[in-house]
Amino acid sequence: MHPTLSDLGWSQFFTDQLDSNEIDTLTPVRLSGVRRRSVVALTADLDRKEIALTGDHVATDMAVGDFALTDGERLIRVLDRKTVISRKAAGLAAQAQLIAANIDTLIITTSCNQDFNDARLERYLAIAIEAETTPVIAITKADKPEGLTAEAYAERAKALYDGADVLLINAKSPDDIARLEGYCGTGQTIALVGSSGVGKSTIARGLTGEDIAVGDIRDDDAKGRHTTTARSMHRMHAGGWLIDTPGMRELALHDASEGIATLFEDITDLAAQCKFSDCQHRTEPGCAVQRAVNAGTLDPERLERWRKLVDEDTHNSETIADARERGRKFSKMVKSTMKAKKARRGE
Ligand SMILES: Nc1nc2c(ncn2[C@@H]2O[C@H](COP(=O)(O)OP(=O)(O)OP(=O)(O)O)[C@@H](O)[C@H]2O)c(=O)[nH]1
Ligand SMILES: [Zn+2]
Repeated sequence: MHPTLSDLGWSQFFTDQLDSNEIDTLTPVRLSGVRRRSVVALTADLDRKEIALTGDHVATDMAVGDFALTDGERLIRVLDRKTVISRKAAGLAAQAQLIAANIDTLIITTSCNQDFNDARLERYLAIAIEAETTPVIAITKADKPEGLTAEAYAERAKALYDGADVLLINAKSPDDIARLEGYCGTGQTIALVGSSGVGKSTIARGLTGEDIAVGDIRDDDAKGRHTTTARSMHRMHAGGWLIDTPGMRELALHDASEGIATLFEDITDLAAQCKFSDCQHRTEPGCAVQRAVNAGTLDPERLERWRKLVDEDTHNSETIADARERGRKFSKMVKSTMKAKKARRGE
């Protein structure tokens, strides 16, 4: 069958953004790589084509997975995203860095061993919810659980968030990989996150038939930002796409306050009932959160994990806001210095 746009993950959501002129004259593509001055675009024929960035287009505004329109030579515009995952960029000029766009399902991967960690899973869940992707928790090494039974790990994962499917798998078993394929069909885009060694590459190999070695595609530019080369989108046997970029593996939490509020809806609701609106939920009178802890209906460890996540998010988000403010002040200072110079020269 001849490939069509839906093979790329295109849907009505994107068609709705085009006017009739654009439909007649431009071609939709999907970005499979973002370099400093060009992008690699996947066409509906599943060819990869490099397109130079011109005019106002800058690589930092684009992400792997984006849909864009081209006139064959140039990139005309990037379409609105269904979902986007971003992170705080490394370095002094903290800015949100786009990691990947239009991911439908984020497969949060952990194992039936000491890698399993409630706080880490909650961090990824908050990121997924914030990005508006659907989280799925895949717990690998179900064939050789350590410490607890595989089912006990699954129960712990289910208790974290009822909006996430939980799957126990042996990543090396084709039958178990097949159970993930429901998320991987034509029109679907997924990504895998999780610590080193949990089986992401093994799952990716099972879903695509390819060996995906992210280490090889790292391509840092002089400022320490990474750009990704062409091969960041991989076609899966089931028809969908797997996005894998270096940034995906180093996700940090930022600006995920809504994701955190949704994930910890019980605490968010309780906090709204506290006597003081700025209640820190420690020793204040009339604290509904502490009341729930004392009544045994809120796990104090869960409350502690929530605090840490909120702190991490606040810290990272502030760093970005501070950097923006510094940038603004600096350009204001430059402008007023220039003005003063001109005035002195009598211009
Ligand atoms: N028995 C068993 N072994 C597994 C399973 N999943 C992964 N492994 C093994 O665990 C090791 C690490 O798996 P990888 O797929 O390389 O892990 P990764 O998450 O890609 O690790 P990084 O590339 O470091 O991010 C490999 O030897 C796999 O064969 C599983 O479900 N069962
Ligand atoms: Zn309180």
